[in-house]
Amino acid sequence: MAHTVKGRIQTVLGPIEPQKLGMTLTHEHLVADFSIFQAPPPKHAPHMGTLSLTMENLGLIRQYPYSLSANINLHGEEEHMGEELKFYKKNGGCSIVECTSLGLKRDVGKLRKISMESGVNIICGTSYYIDSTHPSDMDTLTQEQLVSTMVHDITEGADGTNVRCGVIGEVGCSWPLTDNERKVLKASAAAQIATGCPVIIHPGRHTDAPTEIIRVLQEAGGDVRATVMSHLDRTFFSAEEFLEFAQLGCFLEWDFFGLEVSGSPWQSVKTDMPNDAARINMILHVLQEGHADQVVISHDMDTKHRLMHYGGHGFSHILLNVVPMMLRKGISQDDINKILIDNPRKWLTFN
Ligand SMILES: CC(=O)NCCS(=O)(=O)O
Repeated sequence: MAHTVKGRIQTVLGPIEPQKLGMTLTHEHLVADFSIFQAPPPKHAPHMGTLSLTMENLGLIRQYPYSLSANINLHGEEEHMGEELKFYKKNGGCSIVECTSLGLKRDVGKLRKISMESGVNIICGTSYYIDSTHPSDMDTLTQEQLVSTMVHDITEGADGTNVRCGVIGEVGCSWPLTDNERKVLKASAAAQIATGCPVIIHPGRHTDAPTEIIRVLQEAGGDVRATVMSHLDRTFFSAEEFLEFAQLGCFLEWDFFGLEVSGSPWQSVKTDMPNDAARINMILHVLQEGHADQVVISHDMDTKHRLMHYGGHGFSHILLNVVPMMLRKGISQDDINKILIDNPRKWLTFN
C-alpha cells in the first residue's frame, strides 16, 4: 500500500498536519522498561534495591536511581503519565516523541490510550535499542528482515496493532559500535529511505560516537538532516566538540533537562554531568554560532522518581522552569520557538 503520510507527521492516533504539532519534547519515555540499566546499590545502602518510592527514600533514589528496580520500569504508571501529560498540555505543551524502541518493552497500545485521554500528540518509535537488548536471533536476522520490520511498523502498525510509528528510533548504539548495531543503523537508514520517516539516535558513551554514527548513516544513504543525535549533554563536553559536530547538519539534542546530578548515573566510570544552567549556556553558544535551526531539547524521562507524583520535576519542567532561564540568559523567544516548535516540526515531517 502506498504510504500516504508524506508531508505530514505520524502520531499514534494517525497523521497530522505539521502546523498542528506545536510545542514538542523530542525524546521522552512514557511506557518502557529500563531494567537493563539496573545498577548495584551504594555500599552505605546495600538493601536499597527493595525500597519503596517514598519521601524518606527520595534523597537516596535521586543519587542512585538505577539501584532501585521499582524505579526503572515505567509499565503500570499509565495513570500518572496521563496526569503528567494533561498538566503538560495545560502549560502549553502539545506533542511528545516517545522513543521507546524494540528491546525496551514498547507498548504502542498503551501510548494510544494515553494520547486519547490526555489530548497530547504522541509519536512512537521503531528500530532497535542497544545490543544488550537485541532479540536472541539478531545475529541471524538479515538487514532486509530488519528493514521489513521497521517499514511494517511505520506503514501498517506495530505490535500487531494499527498504531503506526512516526520515528525510527531511538536507534541504540554502544561504544564501541557492535556489528549488530551497525547492521541496525544501516537498516534504519534503508527504512528511512523507503518511508521518508525521521530518525533519532542514541549514541554510545564516547565523544567520537556521534560522528562515526553519522558516517555510517550517510554511507547507507540516510538523510542526516532528518536525524536527531540524542544525549549530547553526556557525550560532548566542549563548545568545540558541539560546533564541529553541528557542521554535519543533523539535529543536536540536549535531552537530560531536569537531571541535576554531578556524575552520569549510567556509567561505571563517572563522567561529570552538566546541570540545566550549563546545558543552556552551551546551547546559547551553539545558537550564537548560527545553528539555531538544529537544536532540540527534552528530559528523556526514564525513571519514576522524576515524575511529579513521586516528587520529580515532571514533563512540564522545560516549559515552566527551563524556558524562563533561557530568556534570562539571553536566548530570544524566536530561538526558543525554533527549539520547541519549528525544529521538531521540520524533523518529524515525513519526506
Ligand atoms: C533512557 C536512556 O536511553 N538513557 C540514556 C542513558 S545513556 O547514558 O545515554 O546511555
